[in-house]
Amino acid sequence: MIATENVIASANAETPAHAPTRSLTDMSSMITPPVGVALLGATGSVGTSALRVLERHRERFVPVALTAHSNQDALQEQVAQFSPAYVGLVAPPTDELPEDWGKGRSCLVEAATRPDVQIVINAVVGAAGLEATLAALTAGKRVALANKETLVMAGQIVTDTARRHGGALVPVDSEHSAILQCLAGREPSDVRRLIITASGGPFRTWNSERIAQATVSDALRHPTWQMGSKITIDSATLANKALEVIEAHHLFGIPYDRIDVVVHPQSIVHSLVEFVDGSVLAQMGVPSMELPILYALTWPERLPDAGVPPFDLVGLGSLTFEAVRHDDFPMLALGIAAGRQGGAAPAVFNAANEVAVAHFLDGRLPFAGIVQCVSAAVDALGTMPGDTLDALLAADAAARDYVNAKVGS
Ligand SMILES: NC(=O)C1=CN([C@@H]2O[C@H](COP(=O)(O)OP(=O)(O)OC[C@H]3O[C@@H](n4cnc5c(N)ncnc54)[C@H](OP(=O)(O)O)[C@@H]3O)[C@@H](O)[C@H]2O)C=CC1
Ligand SMILES: CC(=O)[C@@H](O)[C@H](O)COP(=O)(O)O
Ligand SMILES: [Mn+2]
Repeated sequence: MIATENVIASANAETPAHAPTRSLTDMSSMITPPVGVALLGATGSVGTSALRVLERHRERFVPVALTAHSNQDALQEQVAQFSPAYVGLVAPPTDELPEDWGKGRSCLVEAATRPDVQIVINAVVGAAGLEATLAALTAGKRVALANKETLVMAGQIVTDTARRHGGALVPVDSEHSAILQCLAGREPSDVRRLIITASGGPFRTWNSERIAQATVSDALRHPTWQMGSKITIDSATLANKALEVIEAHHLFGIPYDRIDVVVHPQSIVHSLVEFVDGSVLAQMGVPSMELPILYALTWPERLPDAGVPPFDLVGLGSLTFEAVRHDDFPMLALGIAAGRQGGAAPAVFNAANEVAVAHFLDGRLPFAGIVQCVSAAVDALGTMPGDTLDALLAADAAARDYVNAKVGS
């Protein structure tokens, strides 16, 4: 089972996983403008990019719900600009919260399941986004998913939920948006493999001794993308690419042995699909998240948009490709192995990585300590049960405790 099947919601609960599912056109035709959008993680990197897209297409999309974690000032500014019907802050920094704002973890689900919301953009970072993804899909919404951790942690449960309840899962992650665009209209039997591109991160040309000494500011210097700190560190370790291979496996139903990663330092080719006849389609564009965000909102249609700089191949000069240096970036193989192992292993990989990255950012762990912690956690806990949501949440919690204990906090 390959291609776009898991991206599309099935029409009813009886539809088997491998059967043709409701078409994208059917899904989009159910969504007539103006479309109510809930934006979870509105104050982050993807969140603010999404608001720029929504602002440019005000006649078509209305941000009816905005949430953030604790950045009350930034959220307040967004509220003043967009006047959403619902505002939620997970962890208010003070008691001086406007009375009508939602607060606590439940505000993500409240925002995502409102009757006036048709599309939920999940731009929360980390496993904290999972509950709202599941709630939105259960309520039959389209989820424009940036929060890849959702699929790494519980990919089978998330895609089953989309299929069972008629919700739709559309990737925002640039590589997966590229694959979706390359696959469009192709039969699953036409596809040989997916090729996911990686920038290589800030340490692409560093040797292993130098990488081991990398500072936080070194690791936050991403060569091509402006992103939140967690994903920027994931790009430096290549954990991000492991998360993306697992994400692609679940979104497109492609076996791991038919998903490859290639380093492409310019981040212009966002990913490729090789077909059975040897022909390869690539999707290209300037490195701006506004492109995949808009596509996830309009899919399978395209809207005219002039929001990003023009694409100038001659100006770009050359596009280059390299093999991954697996010995110097062991996180990629570790994460893919956890994905292949299945069960709780990917959830353990994800949670251990989240906690290890937070310790690195806080100066409590050296850069090389991130992969050491994650590897030890997967060895210790990867065989925990992972067949239910409760089991996966238990594995996630155990991995967090394990890494915290190891780092000594
Ligand atoms: N940035 C990018 O270009 C890309 C990001 N992604 C993925 O998108 C997601 C978001 O990334 P990015 O925008 O960079 O991250 P940021 O750190 O910039 O933003 C995260 C957002 O989520 C909120 N948030 C943080 N923790 C919680 C929590 N526990 N509960 C609820 N909300 C929370 C933050 O609120 P507050 O501001 O109040 O802390 C903020 O609005 C990640 O999964 C990332 O992997 C995927 C592709 C590209
Ligand atoms: C923009 C986006 O989708 C990120 O996931 C990006 O791909 C990160 O860059 P790396 O290729 O360095 O991980
Ligand atoms: Mn990506």
